[in-house]
Amino acid sequence: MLVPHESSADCKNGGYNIPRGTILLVNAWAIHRNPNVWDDSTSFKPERFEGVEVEPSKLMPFGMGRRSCPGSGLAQRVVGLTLGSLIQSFDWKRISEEEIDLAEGKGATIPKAKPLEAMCKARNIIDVVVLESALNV
Ligand code: HEM
Repeated sequence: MLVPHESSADCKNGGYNIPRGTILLVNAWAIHRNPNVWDDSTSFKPERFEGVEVEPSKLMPFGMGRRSCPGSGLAQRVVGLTLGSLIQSFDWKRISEEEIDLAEGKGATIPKAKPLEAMCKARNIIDVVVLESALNV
């Protein structure tokens, strides 16, 4: 569910009359798993978004409309930068050959039910980065 909102005036949405003062919740969880919109809708397939422009009403991780997330631009840059830095700076290994369990846990942010465990070892590049910042080069 996205953040609850309250209608500031009587309005109509999707054929429903919504009186002023109604608490409205958008079920983004269901919209993002709608089998009429997405092929294999419950599978984790990030490649489905490669090179395609998706209609905002079908994909709304940051909400939509005038109360959508004002930090979305910053967030998208930071997520890419953080992931890139982790891949660039560490060698990663899985701790077992068992298939990763992607089952969802409870909570508004839908954490994994079983936390992902991995091993990481700093790459040599880290020494260079730390040394350069220590010497302020
Ligand atoms: C991956 C990171 C983030 C996600 C997934 C996310 C998602 C969301 C969502 C779903 C909403 C509610 C939209 C709605 O009510 O329809 C929201 C609102 C908001 N977000 Fe984010 N957000 C993220 C990062 C950020 C960052 C980095 C900032 C600030 C620097 C930020 C500031 C806000 C604010 C102030 C609101 C309230 C906007 C309003 O009610 O008018 N968010 N965000």
